[in-house]
Amino acid sequence: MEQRYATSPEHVPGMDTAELRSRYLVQDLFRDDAVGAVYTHQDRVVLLGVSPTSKPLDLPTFPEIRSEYFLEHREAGVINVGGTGTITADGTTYTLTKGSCLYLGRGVKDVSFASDEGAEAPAAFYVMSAPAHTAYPTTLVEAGHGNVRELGDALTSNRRTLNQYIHENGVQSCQIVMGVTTLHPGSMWNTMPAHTHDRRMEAYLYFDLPEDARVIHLMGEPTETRHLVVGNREATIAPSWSVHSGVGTASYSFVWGMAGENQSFDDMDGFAVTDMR
Ligand SMILES: O=C[C@H](O)[C@@H](O)CC(=O)C(=O)O
Ligand SMILES: [Zn+2]
Repeated sequence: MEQRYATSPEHVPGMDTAELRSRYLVQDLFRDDAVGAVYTHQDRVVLLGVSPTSKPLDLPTFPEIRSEYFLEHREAGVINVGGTGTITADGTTYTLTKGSCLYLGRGVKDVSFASDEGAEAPAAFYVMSAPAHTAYPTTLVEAGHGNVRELGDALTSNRRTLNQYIHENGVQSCQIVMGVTTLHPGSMWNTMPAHTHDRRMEAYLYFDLPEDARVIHLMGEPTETRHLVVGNREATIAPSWSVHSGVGTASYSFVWGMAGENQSFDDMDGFAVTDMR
């Protein structure tokens, strides 16, 4: 599993494009018939991409987490960003259409992932995992359910629908707060005005972005921003001190996921666009 150690905001001004990308952009999570894995030491979150095409794939454990099985000391939120697929967790099978979410509680031993239609329409399971102190029930949320918030305005190109799946008033977890945001056609901006939350890190996985389109994702302290040029099914890692906001050259969706000190979605420190640099 790739290891990425935590960084401090004062490192950012000295980084060139390649270093920014190697630390904060995750490009190769999804490869056919493989499990891609990155251990970010930002709040000890592990990001996985599981792409079963010709055969089911088991959730492996990794030497870096010194656990008999992956969820021995962890929990995970999973969102399918591909064709319909199934997850079997200790004998129970859950069907995930595109955009659906499965919470896997601490202590679930055997997890396997499969695509309903194989290589024709492969599923692509994005997994965000964090350390967990207790076991909450494994729970499925169908795409479009959970708590739905309508945000932004077509006039400011940021009209979007936000679905909260794992959160304070929804599916319970130890740390993870997770959901999906979808831009309406013609709207391109997410999370503008931008914010930080020093209590939690946040990762975005962009999906349903056309192959020849890109998202210009802003990161860094609000008064010292940098950008990452992000393609389809690539993830960005925002440490607690970093803004995380993007504009696409086409409409897109993204999975957002957080872990850290609290689970309070609205505990954000907002910044006026005019104060950003
Ligand atoms: O802390 C919350 C996260 O940044 C996202 O949920 C924001 C988001 O999806 C959006 O504004 O579109
Ligand atoms: Zn945020």
